[in-house]
Amino acid sequence: MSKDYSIIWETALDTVRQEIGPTSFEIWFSPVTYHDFVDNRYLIHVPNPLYKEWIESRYLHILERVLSELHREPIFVRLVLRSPEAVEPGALVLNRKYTFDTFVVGNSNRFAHAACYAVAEAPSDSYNPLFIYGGVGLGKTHLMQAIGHHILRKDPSYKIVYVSSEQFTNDLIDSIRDRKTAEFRNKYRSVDLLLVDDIQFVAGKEQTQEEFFHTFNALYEANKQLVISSDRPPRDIPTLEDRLRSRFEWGLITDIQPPDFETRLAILRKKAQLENFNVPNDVMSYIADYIQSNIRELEGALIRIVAYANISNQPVTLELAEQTLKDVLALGNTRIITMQAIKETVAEYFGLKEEELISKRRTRHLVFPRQIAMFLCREMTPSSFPQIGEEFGGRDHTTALHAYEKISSDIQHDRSLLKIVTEIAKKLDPNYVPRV
Ligand SMILES: Nc1ncnc2c1ncn2[C@@H]1O[C@H](COP(=O)(O)OP(=O)(O)OP(=O)(O)O)[C@@H](O)[C@H]1O
Repeated sequence: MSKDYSIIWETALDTVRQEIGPTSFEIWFSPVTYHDFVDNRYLIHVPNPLYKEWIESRYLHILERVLSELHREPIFVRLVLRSPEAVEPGALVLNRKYTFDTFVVGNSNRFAHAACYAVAEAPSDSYNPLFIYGGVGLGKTHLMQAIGHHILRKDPSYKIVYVSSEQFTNDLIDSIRDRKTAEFRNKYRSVDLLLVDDIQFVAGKEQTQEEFFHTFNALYEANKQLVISSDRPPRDIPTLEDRLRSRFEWGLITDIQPPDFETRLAILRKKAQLENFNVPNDVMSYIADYIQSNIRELEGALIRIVAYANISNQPVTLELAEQTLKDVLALGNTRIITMQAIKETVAEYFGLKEEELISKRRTRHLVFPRQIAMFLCREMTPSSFPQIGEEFGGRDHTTALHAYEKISSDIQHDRSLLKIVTEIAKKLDPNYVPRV
């Protein structure tokens, strides 16, 4: 059996995503594609020199380490510019796999699926805006993009923009820097359908919220469709302006819950069928039982098992699956959590810069994430309050103590706070269980 290096590449990306966090990963790795494997070297296509430079300077060593671990021998990565004609600047990039056909409907996502399908059948005529929320890796992006595919199949001239709120912010900042705000507005306000992913990252970004407010109004008044996703409902997004919050609540809000066992199994079967994987039923059941709350991880586990089988020229068996997933868990357990990792994770979660988190500024949108970060430092590392205070811009230990006491006490009765803290902690340690 010849090795399928593209699968191994995807497996490695799965680990890289966990290491560098979803936001950076989406920005830097979504346009990157596997090209070839020659002499222990992966040839990888990147869209332009910026990606090449950035990935080489920051992520190459991680990629090579992860791939070498998977192959169990030294592996190298070469980034190659994709030929210019393949790049369409500003083109709509939808993942071709994210269609309604490939989406498995179960109890956990039935309503969200129906709402998205209704919007895709009759945009601007059913629910506007449509707001989808749910935990990490549960299919929000998949459903949003399925709407785009469905509409484009019927009407290829339909103007659609799909953007993460992070990209929207970056676009806005670039347009201000290059004095091209008119072009920015034209791009976002002249579409028929705007899909905005992960809107929670606009929390605390005043100018982005302001701009998005006007974009929203312009589209809504022109009867254009908006679909927005988030990891939580509008009322739980901290520092979201009320006028945006209320607009998000004008249309339909629908959630996606973690899938039950049957749905997890059906998703694995679908994935195996789409990718032509030959995986026995007992292995599928084992994975579905083992990974319960994140479909990306569920798929990642399946790919990893197939990749291991592929690399070692073995058939996919229950024994091999157990061994592979045990290795993954063991790797996760040995990761040491540092205050630095906590600061980075909290900053990313709230869409802040790390410097803002440790700055002297005391505005609410900074104080709240800062207190959570200090709380987690105490909970998840052996650091003392004086050390935590020092780490957060040389603050006094009483500030760290106060932050810890405040979050510990609020979390007892504030469920949305508990959810936020748990979500962040789980990014650092998937096995984290809150002590309440
Ligand atoms: N019901 C489903 N049927 C088939 N595949 C699914 C389903 N739900 C999710 N997936 C797959 O799981 C993976 C993660 O989904 P997706 O990226 O849409 O999650 P998300 O909710 O947007 O995550 P995030 O919060 O990280 O943005 C994708 O590969 C997607 O195709």
